[in-house]
Amino acid sequence: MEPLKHECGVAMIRLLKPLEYYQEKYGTWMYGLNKLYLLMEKQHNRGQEGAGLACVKLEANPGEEYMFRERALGSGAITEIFGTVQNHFKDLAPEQLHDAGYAKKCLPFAGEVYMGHLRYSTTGKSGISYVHPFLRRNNWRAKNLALCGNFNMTNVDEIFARITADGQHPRKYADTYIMLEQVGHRLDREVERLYVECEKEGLKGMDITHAIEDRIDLGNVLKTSSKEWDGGYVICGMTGSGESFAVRDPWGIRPAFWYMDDEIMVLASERPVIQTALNVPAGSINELQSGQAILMSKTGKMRLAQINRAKEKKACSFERIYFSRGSDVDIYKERKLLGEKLLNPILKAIDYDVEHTVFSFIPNTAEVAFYGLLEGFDNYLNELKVKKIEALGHNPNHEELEKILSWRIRSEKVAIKDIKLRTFIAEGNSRNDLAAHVYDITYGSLVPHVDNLVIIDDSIVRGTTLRQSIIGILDRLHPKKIVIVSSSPQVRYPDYYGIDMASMDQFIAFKAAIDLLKERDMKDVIARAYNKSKDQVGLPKEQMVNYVKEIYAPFTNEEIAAKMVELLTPKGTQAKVEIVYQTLEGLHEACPNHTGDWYFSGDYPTPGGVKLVNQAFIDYIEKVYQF
Ligand SMILES: O=P(O)(O)OC[C@H]1O[C@H](OP(=O)(O)OP(=O)(O)O)[C@H](O)[C@@H]1O
Repeated sequence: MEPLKHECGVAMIRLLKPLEYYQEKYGTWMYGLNKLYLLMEKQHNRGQEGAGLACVKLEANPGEEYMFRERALGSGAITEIFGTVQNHFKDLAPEQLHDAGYAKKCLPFAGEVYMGHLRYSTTGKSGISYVHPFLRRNNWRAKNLALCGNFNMTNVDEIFARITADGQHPRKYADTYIMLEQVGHRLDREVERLYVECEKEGLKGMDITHAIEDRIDLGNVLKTSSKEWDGGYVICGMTGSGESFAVRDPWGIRPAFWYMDDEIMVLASERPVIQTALNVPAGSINELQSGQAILMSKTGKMRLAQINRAKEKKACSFERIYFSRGSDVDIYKERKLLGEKLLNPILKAIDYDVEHTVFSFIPNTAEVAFYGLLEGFDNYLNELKVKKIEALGHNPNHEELEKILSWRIRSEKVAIKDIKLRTFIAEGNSRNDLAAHVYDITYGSLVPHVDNLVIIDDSIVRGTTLRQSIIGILDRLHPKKIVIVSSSPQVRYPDYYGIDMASMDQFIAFKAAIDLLKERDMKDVIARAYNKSKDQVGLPKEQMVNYVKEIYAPFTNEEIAAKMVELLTPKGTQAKVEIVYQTLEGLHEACPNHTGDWYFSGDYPTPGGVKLVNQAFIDYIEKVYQF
């Protein structure tokens, strides 16, 4: 199966008052739609290759549409879907447009329940049919389901095998479809169970429909459908009768935050997005907890339910380092601290010659870590200044003081990113080309052949950014030495929980370790790791071990980093190049509440991750390495 990649963002809205209320208070019944637009635009960082939205209108009469959806592909997808929705309203007379009653009765997308999704599809070939939300339609209103999610399941094969053994026939072999079918199947059963119950009570016709909708318990539906899911997920859904939900994985891998007052319930992947869109403080926003669901009934009653028992929390630290916007109050502090913690290894790399060193960052995400790094160096310099003053042995005169105090850390805007897009997750070949042309430099920002250049990035994954662009272009400034600093540790293992980093053999750290093993006549380490991996195929995934760790085990971080420099430095580069990395301990100290670090440590939070890395390593050996 072509695995689908979901580096995504979600947004949900439940309006708790009639549309007239918003028309009167905010001048538009499109209040919910507009807020959804804001929530999605502000999470643009999470997905630029597709977007979709869905809406449910409460209390529609039979024969009237009540579930609407719009989807589009491409970096302009958000504008496109909202443009298409607005097109429905463009020919209306002003009095119709401002008539909430008319909108509710006659206009599409004039509803109370909304959800939106942003997607990074890694290959254009997956097409519009893979853009969320997904719909499952039915003649029974309560059986209609719209689903979208920020997720990746590691055990689709097992689930597929199980549900087909039960007699189901999914239309596609893809995790999104399977989840839609699983939740949909349980929803059908829930509705059918209630139907029997209502019939027994003597209800008939539409009374049955209404009674079912009043009693439906999505908590039940989620409990039964999600119990075998192994992966990272925040799945959002809504039914044709107006119930809605969002459920988070038991390890708390993927993030979700929610806010509610008497007008609105909002859920999004990132907290500051809600803060800005609704102008509410961080303290009023709640995190959806591990294994928890927020459930909104048809009448707008909210309930939190523990769907799956919370496991050891392994919230994704890469969200903090790179994926989320840095405007969250906690993420901002964490990124700064990541930068600050790199003071000592950087000092070592520049041989303590702060005076002849220019500091900068690779835009955009690394900017915040750069501020932290500068703070660290400012503090370091202050200590030196105090020592210098004390060493004078007398009360310093004005000139002496001025000379000492004028010593500053030299920070410059050296690298410029010409294109706003995040290249990180762009598809293979186009990414190489994009990375090659996306950066530029500021000429004259350092003294040629005299100054060192320290430049921080948030992560080095494949090394494309460095090899294709950064190192070569920085060398044109003729720095004495280029010190690349990574605010995160070495990325050594694939993700599998919703962030598509790359396949194993694309990781520059992995390539470096393999090269070192070959060079040092240690190929037996590779053979042993392969044999052990191969031997455990077929074992229950809970018993599997990540033997890829053995590939890295013989080497220090520094040895691997030095090999990476060799692999990434273009021929003809004149400056000496060094890469300095964050340690795992440094990461944990900076992001203490987000301990999920499998891409750095190889410690996968779920058995499914271990099974997948095992297979990825076997595939690498058999298809790429070939003994
Ligand atoms: O080693 P690589 O495989 O090249 O990947 C790592 C690079 O990708 C990201 O940049 P991106 O352009 O995605 O985003 P940004 O502008 O948000 O930093 C990240 O900040 C690194 O620069």
